[in-house]
Amino acid sequence: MPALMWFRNDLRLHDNAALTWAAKRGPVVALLIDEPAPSPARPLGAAATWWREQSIRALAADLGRRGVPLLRRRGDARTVLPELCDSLGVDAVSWSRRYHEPLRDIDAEVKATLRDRGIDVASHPGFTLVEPWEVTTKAGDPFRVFTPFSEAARLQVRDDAPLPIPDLSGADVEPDELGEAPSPAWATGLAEHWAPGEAGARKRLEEFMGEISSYGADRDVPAQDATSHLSPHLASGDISPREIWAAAEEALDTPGPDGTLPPADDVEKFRDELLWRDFAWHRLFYNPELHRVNVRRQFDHFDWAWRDGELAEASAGGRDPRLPRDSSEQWLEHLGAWRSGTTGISLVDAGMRELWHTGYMHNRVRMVVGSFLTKNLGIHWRHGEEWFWDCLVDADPAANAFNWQWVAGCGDDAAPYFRIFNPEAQAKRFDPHGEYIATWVPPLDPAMPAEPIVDLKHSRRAALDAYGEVKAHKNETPPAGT
Ligand SMILES: Cc1cc2nc3c(=O)[nH]c(=O)nc-3n(C[C@H](O)[C@H](O)[C@H](O)COP(=O)(O)OP(=O)(O)OC[C@H]3O[C@@H](n4cnc5c(N)ncnc54)[C@H](O)[C@@H]3O)c2cc1C
Repeated sequence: MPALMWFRNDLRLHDNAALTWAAKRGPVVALLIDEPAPSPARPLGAAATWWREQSIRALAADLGRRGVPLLRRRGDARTVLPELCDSLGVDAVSWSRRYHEPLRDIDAEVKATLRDRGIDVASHPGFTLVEPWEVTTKAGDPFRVFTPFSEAARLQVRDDAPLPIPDLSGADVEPDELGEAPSPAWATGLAEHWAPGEAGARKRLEEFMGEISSYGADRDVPAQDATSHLSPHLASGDISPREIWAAAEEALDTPGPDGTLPPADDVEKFRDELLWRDFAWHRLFYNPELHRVNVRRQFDHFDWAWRDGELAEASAGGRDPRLPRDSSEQWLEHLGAWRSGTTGISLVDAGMRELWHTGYMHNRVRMVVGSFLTKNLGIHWRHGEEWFWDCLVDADPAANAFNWQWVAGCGDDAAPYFRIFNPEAQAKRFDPHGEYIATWVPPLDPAMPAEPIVDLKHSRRAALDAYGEVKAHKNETPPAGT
């Protein structure tokens, strides 16, 4: 009897425990479901959808070469799966676990329904290094601070070798025609910069491991290509984090192009970043509303400029069009200038243009544009989070929300609110020769305003004054599970 492998955020054949399990059960049918997103989960943003569609085609081709048919269905998994299992006569179903609360509930319901019908169902880890509930404080509570989390998590990352591609045989079922991946006009820059899919991820990993020795020194310099650029591959599951972790271990014993071994500190720094991803998922697991609720509730009293549904109004709910807005409300004009990279502050504009063009922004610059939006412009972090959600190829429900709250000062283990990045000082320090800025902002760009839209000094002062009022609410109750 055929076994059904339900692919979700694990669009790969290597190190996929769910697929390996299904392959042992019999001829495999692969399945994708385009599900409605139950709140508080959201539909993927535009750039991440572009990525996913490409990855799906790469997966379909890899499966097709091994004779495994891929089916694609639309609807609620709670109805789609039992019906499909009936019609195909499936007796085993497998998937990799997901950790956002509404999706977990759906998976639990599907599992119960299928088991009631006598079907063997198995779910597997694979999206994080350690599962969110596996790491706890000595008292058995979740962590709220990164360093102790990472120390505990490191000890729990499994060190057995990542799984190879299993021996696959396909069930005798006609695959669905997927057609060309939709590629909207704005995706040209994305296509120039990225190779979504498992093969692209593995190539990127190999290249990066050859250069890992410059990670520690150069990872904060946006003009250097010193970071892995693996984030969008991780978000769609083109590669498993454990595979990356294991490759880093191997790199410790592999001489680089100059014949020397990479310094252990660089490798461990890189692994720390992978653990930040796990930490964000740990926090989202216990706080499913992370993208809309301030973790530190005292910030509910902060007078950030905010309008519910603004992105939907401004851009028909999606990435197009990204235009500055004429508005009677100044903050909306500022928000438009921020999105379109026309604030007159070079590093901010360069970052926002990199994002628009490539679907990616260097981490250092993400922090700078986030601080500028939430502090200098006084605009709610949720407007920034929404824009990133739509524009980033690596948009991730945990990492995006977690980091926006971190930048805004209201999150777990966050940068203190009063740490306001000065974009000019940051540019001097991390882009001293202006190479990054010059890549994205031409010197006499007619789109640039004659003057920056805000004065950095005055807006900083105003932000600090506003914060003074929030401090009075320090002892408010945090949300459940935190
Ligand atoms: C405001 C803001 C929003 C962000 N939104 C996202 C997002 O939606 N998706 C996303 O993957 N990352 C997000 N990040 C984190 C970080 O910027 C990216 O993970 C990183 O830039 C990806 O580039 P890289 O793969 O070359 O990273 P590397 O430096 O090579 O790091 C390796 C991996 O570690 C993980 N990682 C690194 N930094 C972080 C971090 N701060 N938090 C969580 N994981 C991290 C990523 O998976 C990354 O691929 C955000 C950061 C900020 C400040």
